[in-house]
Amino acid sequence: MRSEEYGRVVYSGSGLEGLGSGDTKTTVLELFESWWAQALADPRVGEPAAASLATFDAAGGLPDNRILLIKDFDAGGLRFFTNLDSAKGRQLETTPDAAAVMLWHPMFRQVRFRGPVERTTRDEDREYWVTRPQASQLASWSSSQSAPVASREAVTAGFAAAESRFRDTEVPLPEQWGGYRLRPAEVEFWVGMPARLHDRVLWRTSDGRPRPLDSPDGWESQRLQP
Ligand SMILES: Cc1cc2nc3c(=O)[nH]c(=O)nc-3n(C[C@H](O)[C@H](O)[C@H](O)COP(=O)(O)O)c2cc1C
Repeated sequence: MRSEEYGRVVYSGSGLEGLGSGDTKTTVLELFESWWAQALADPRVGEPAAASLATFDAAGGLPDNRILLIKDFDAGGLRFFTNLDSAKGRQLETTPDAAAVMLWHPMFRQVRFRGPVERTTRDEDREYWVTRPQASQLASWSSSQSAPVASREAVTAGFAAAESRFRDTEVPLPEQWGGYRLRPAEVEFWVGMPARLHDRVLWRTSDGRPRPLDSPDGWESQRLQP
C-alpha cells in the first residue's frame, strides 16, 4: 500500500507567528517550555515526552537512532535516562554528540536539537531512580540493554530472578543505569502549514557551542525556507 492511499493530511499549525528572522525577544527555553506545556496538555498527543535520539556509531561507521523519553529539561538542556552500557551508551562514550527530534503531530509541530551530550551526576541519577515504579527498576536490573538474549523466556526469567533478589529490600541504583543531558547548540522549531509551506525558525549559538537555553545573548535566530 502506498502511503498516499491514507489520504493527504492538511497541516495548519501555529506557534511561530511574529518571530521574524533575528528576533531574539523570545528565548529558546521560553518557546520550548510553552510548546512542551501545550503538548502535555493536549490529549491528542499520545506520548508528548517521546523523542528520537540520533547518535553516531563510530565502530559500525553509521548513524543510529531510537525513540526514548525526555525526562525533563531546563536551561542546561534535555535529560534522558537509559542503560549506560546499551548501544547508545557506548556510542555516546565514543562520540558524545547527538541530535534529537520531538514530534507533536496532532499539533503539526516538530522541534529538533543538536549538541554535545554529557553524563548526569550520580546524585541526579539516584534522585530519579527512587521515583521510578519498582517494576521498571527491576526491569533495569535484569536487562543488559542491547545485548543479545537467547529467548523471551530468558528475559522474563531474568526479571523473576531480580524480583526474588529484591523481594524485601529497596531496589538499588544499578551501576549501569543513569542519565545524559543533551546540551543544544542548535534548536529548530517547525510548524506544519497548508500547501506544505511550513514555517521554520532555527536558533543557533554564535560560536557553535552550547549555551544556556534561557540566555537572551549568544543565540541567533533565522527563519528557514520550508
Ligand atoms: C515510546 C518509547 C519510549 C522509550 N523510552 C526509553 C527510555 O526512556 N530509555 C531507554 O533507554 N529506552 C527507551 N525506549 C527504548 C529505545 O527505543 C531502545 O529500544 C533502547 O533504548 C535500546 O536502544 P539502543 O540499543 O540504541 O541503546 C523507548 C522506546 C519507545 C518506543
